Amino acid sequence: MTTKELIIQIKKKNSFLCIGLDVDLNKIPQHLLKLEDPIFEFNKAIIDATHHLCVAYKPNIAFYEAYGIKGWQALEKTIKYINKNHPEIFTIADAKRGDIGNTSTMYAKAFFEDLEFDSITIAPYMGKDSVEPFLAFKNKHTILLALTSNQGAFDFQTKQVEGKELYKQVLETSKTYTNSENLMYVVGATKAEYFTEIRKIIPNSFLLVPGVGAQGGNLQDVCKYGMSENVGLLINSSRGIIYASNNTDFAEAAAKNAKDLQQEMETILNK
Ligand SMILES: O=C(O)c1cc(=O)[nH]c(=O)n1[C@@H]1O[C@H](COP(=O)(O)O)[C@@H](O)[C@H]1O
Repeated sequence: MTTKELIIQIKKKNSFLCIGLDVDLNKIPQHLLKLEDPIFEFNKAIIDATHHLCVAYKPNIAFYEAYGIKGWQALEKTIKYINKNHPEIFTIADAKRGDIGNTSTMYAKAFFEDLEFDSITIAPYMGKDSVEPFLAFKNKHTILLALTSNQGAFDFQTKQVEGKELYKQVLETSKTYTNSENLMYVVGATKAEYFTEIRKIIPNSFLLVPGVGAQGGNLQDVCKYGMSENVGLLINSSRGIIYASNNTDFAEAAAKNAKDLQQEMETILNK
């Protein structure tokens, strides 16, 4: 999917919501555990109930890898289900990969070609030759970790390197990479006060913003400081939406929480 197509969807749906499909078998409704593929059935119900309210889905790969081959099969079924039934939805493989060049190429093939995700999250720590193999794929997006939502972000990301915080070095250096137009960045919703500075370096790039809901980030603050001319934000909520209820009404409850966020977004967009 192109960035232009993503922007069209945001305007059409009045939403820049990304729903995180972080499926934990200990948290999903117990009646699903009797089914052959509880992870996929849970995702399918959530997708059926929420696809009109969001523009992106983000399965975090750890939640699938944790269940071995069955988890990977559920991931494959989930992405195929989205691509077949809702091809207008932007998909993010939250895999946080990145390695020496030839290994990165294989990661890129796994997520862009085999699974057909639109994008993948990547750690920038190994630098240019670990990121560029992902950028080489046309109409696919590489979402680089810039300033993450967790407390550990302060261990390295905000430390000064040659007179500048490391996350700013990541933003600036990555702009020089070949095919850098395929870059997006992760900035945590819990770091709203940093968005003004970030927008000075990357005024138009899309930002994936996790951390609203369960981690306490504030949607209004993120939008106030982080929104660009073309919106430029994908706000993710995982647990705050998909675990709204662990009863038989779980999909409706998820849709209600997704709608609350979507309506807040609609108000902001129409201001
Ligand atoms: O790359 C991410 O999506 C990510 C980056 C970050 O800085 N913080 C962060 O929470 N995430 C992911 O975003 C999701 C947040 O989930 P909730 O806190 O349940 O909404 C999880 O899948 C995290 O792994």
